[in-house]
Amino acid sequence: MAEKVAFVTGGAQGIGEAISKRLAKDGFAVAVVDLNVDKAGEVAQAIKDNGGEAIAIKLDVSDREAFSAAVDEVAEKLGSFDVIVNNAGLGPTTPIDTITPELFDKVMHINVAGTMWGVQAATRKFRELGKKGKIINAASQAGVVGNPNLMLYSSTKFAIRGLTQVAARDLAAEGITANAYAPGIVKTPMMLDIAHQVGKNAGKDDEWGMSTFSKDIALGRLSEPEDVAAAVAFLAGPDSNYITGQTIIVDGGMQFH
Ligand SMILES: NC(=O)C1=CN([C@@H]2O[C@H](COP(=O)(O)OP(=O)(O)OC[C@H]3O[C@@H](n4cnc5c(N)ncnc54)[C@H](O)[C@@H]3O)[C@@H](O)[C@H]2O)C=CC1
Ligand SMILES: CC(=O)C(C)=O
Repeated sequence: MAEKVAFVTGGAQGIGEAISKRLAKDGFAVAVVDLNVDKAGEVAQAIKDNGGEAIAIKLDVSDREAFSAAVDEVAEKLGSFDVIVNNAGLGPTTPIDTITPELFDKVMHINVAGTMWGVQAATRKFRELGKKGKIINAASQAGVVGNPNLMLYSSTKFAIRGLTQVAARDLAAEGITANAYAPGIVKTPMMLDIAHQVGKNAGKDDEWGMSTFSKDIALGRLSEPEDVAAAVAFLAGPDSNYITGQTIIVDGGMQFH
């Protein structure tokens, strides 16, 4: 059995898939956790085919009780619990007048509550096992600077940076760290959908929609999911032991702080 276990939500595709595969390569046994358990199973199988250890778990991160049970199941099946990556999220395109109470509740529940339940469940498990665990949450460049057309999404990502800072303060005395990663514009199904919606709303095509986000990337290219996974691997590993409460921006130089 691998010595360390990582629990990655939204692990079935996009950034979460790249994180799952990277952490497995770095020696973690990985729980690939997603609503879409079939796709999560394919990612887990690909990890195993490469000599790694992985299981797939079905979870809706907005369900607090189910989240807690999933953490117990993973610790039981993989024999430890060391790192949680709260990566799952929704990214709806929402010009101001399109936000309804129902959409607000849905996105807040998945992005913000789904991250908070992950922090709670992981903290409980770290305490039970006496672990100096690592909590790693998905923010976004859109959670550092408000992005046009993304009022609801940006709000959830600002909230995630805030709750990460509080977790870092609350858990530091126990040696548990909490950090966030803020990807820029990453080639995943979420970002392709946002580019499509923004283009469509402006009467333009997907490429135009993407260009509204990508024009300020200093490094001159969109991000691959693996660029983000590399930063998460650093946060999951021992080289980041003295870092807590931070948001690491992985955006190819869209913003400078
Ligand atoms: N793609 C991008 O450019 C950026 C993405 N991010 C963030 O990175 C994270 C991953 O994004 P992508 O890979 O692009 O997204 P994606 O939409 O391609 O994949 C998200 C995954 O999360 C799963 N998921 C959605 N709701 C869930 C729920 N309630 N419970 C469990 N799993 C659920 C989906 O099934 C899917 O497998 C998200 O938090 C996103 O907000 C942040 C900045 C930029
Ligand atoms: C989807 C996202 O997080 C963006 C555009 O930053």
